[in-house]
Amino acid sequence: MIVFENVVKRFADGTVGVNGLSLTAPTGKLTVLVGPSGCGKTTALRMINRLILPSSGSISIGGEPSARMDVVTLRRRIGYVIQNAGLFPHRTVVENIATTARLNGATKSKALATARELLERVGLTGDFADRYPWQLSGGQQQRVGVARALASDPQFMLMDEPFSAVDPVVRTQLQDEFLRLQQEIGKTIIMVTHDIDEALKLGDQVAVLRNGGTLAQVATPRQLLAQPADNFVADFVGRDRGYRFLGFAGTAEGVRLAAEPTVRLGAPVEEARGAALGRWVLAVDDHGRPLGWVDLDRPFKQVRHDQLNLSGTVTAQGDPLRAVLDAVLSSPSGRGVVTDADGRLLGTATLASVSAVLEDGRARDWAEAQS
Ligand SMILES: Nc1ncnc2c1ncn2[C@@H]1O[C@H](COP(=O)(O)OP(=O)(O)OP(=O)(O)O)[C@@H](O)[C@H]1O
Repeated sequence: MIVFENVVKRFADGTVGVNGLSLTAPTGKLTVLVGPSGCGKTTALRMINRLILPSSGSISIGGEPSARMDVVTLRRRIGYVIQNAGLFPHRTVVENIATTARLNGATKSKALATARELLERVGLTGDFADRYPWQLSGGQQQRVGVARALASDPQFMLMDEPFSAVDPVVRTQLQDEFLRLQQEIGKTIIMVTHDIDEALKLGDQVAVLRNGGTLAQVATPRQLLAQPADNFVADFVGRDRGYRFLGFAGTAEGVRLAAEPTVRLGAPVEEARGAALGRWVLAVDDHGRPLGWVDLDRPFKQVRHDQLNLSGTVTAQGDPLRAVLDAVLSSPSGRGVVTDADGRLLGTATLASVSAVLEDGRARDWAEAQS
């Protein structure tokens, strides 16, 4: 657990970076600090490992006041990941990762073995081990940065905009991989981001800071979307918070699916027409995995790959309702394709079936609020 109690940071020039921050980051959970530029997120984070000293108030780590801890010991207990990874340019990938394990007393061979293992865990193959940071893409460097922070097996991790220096596709990939990793390792993490979507996706709890370095609200992502504390939080969470809420309102599993007729590639037009419910029929491969929609209004003799409409997104059973709705909205037939974990068709969802889940949820929330 990391606890801030009434922490203030006033810089030498009088600027107040953080003002009266009280916050608890629970053990094994990921707490995200989010807020507009200059609201004090980085200052708050850097006070934890004493790169910045608080002007007043206290911070405790695992029950111990950090002010009383030896600063070297303190920093060794805390993994630190920063934007652009901050790798040592003259050390190879594996040497970079091994550094933190070495600092914590591991022998050279043990540290290198740990480093190689971590490299795999963050999704990089052994081929990368002997490269230098400049020979890696931004996303790969970020992965190495995460592996390096994990190499000393710290109880706590501080992450400052760890995924912001990469393009949106790589960023999503890194976030997904990191979420999976955190499920396994369960570290106590505080992460800083200015991106509300990232905060809502990764955080077990999200602390929203406002300019002047005060805490506006701390809540779970779901609570933040459903009950923003004030107009500042509501604005910061965004205009499309209703849509974002679908990320937390249930999964595809709760949606009633209809059986969807299918055709295989190579099927003659008569068969496709016979199977179809209307203008569109879904083509699947030999394993029952959806390939795309066939438009019966266009002339053809046999179902071919190059005539399929690929606009519909496909969602898997465990995906959030937001993904199901996207599958419905993007499908030319208006029926969203839902598969099992192996990608085989289970059935299709409609706007009505998604809406029914939301209505049920609303009724439940209302009943809970009354009781
Ligand atoms: N050394 C310093 N001296 C004076 N003011 C500082 C110093 N470091 C930061 N500040 C100010 O403190 C406030 C908080 O800065 P901080 O870097 O913590 O914000 P942030 O929320 O992390 O911003 P960003 O999202 O832009 O990185 C800002 O107004 C900043 O200008």
